[in-house]
Amino acid sequence: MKKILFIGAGSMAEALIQGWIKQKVFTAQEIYVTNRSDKDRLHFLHDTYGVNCNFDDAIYQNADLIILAMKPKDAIAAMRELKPKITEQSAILSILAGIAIATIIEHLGARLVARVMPNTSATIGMSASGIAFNDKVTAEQRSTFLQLLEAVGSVIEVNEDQLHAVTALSGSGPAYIYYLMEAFERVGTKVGLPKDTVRLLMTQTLAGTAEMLKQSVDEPDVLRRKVTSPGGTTEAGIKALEQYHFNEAIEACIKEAEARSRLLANSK
Ligand SMILES: NC(=O)C1=CN([C@@H]2O[C@H](COP(=O)(O)OP(=O)(O)OC[C@H]3O[C@@H](n4cnc5c(N)ncnc54)[C@H](O)[C@@H]3O)[C@@H](O)[C@H]2O)C=CC1
Ligand SMILES: O=C(O)[C@@H]1CCC=N1
Repeated sequence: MKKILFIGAGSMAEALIQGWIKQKVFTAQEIYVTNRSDKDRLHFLHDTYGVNCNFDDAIYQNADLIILAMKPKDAIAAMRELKPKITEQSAILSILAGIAIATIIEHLGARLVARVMPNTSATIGMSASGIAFNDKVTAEQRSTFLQLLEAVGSVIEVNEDQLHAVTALSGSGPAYIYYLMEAFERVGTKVGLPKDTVRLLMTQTLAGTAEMLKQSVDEPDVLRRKVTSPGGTTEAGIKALEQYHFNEAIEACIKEAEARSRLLANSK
């Protein structure tokens, strides 16, 4: 029987809880969840998934894994509260954007820390996660952490500094794609299709395009040219994207997000 303790009960905690239960990595009885004060949220998680939200402090010492899942701005206060309850041997998995392993060790005294940047698609086993470890994590522990993340999608090991870029790309990435879908649906209805038809067409287009990129040996620009007939519709569409500075917008988006991750790291 394992004990997995979440500190923080928000969207990302819920995504991992759902993913791990669905993939049978942990049973609901093995998962313990706490947050700062929102008891309704804990009741919801208990009622929906069956996880433990009412437990005594012994769990903090006995937990096999403690997951830091609060907002970065709340991390220092949360770690101060947590420190007296855990041991130096506690294994910590942090999903916090921009909070360095060194900061976690400084405030928690824990030695064994993995930092992961998952995304909300962990809910359906489709997260794209980046992970970094501190040097106290053994090869065996690394492979356990990697298996946990592989159970809810794909995971790639990076050095800690690269986690800022991972956060800006795949951590925030689902939001960019949802934003894009909002725009497709808004405009799709303006050009004459019902919203649910646009949703069907464009979710399949996104899925098909992602699968083509995975399976094809061609680079994206080669695949793009295969869609773009001279004088055709795609060419007209891409020209409009260029006129509206699509590349600059994407560059600003990723750079701003990456810079924010660094800012969060430096403000601690
Ligand atoms: N939402 C996302 O797509 C992703 C979020 N993350 C990271 O996951 C973390 C959580 O994000 P969300 O789930 O979106 O946030 P959220 O705002 O939905 O949830 C945060 C939770 O932390 C709890 N909390 C705050 N202070 C606390 C304290 N002192 N002790 C215990 N619990 C405390 C809150 O009560 C709440 O349950 C953030 O650090 C974020 O950077 C990482 C990858 C993706
Ligand atoms: O917006 C955020 O700060 C978090 C990190 C990646 C996704 N959500």
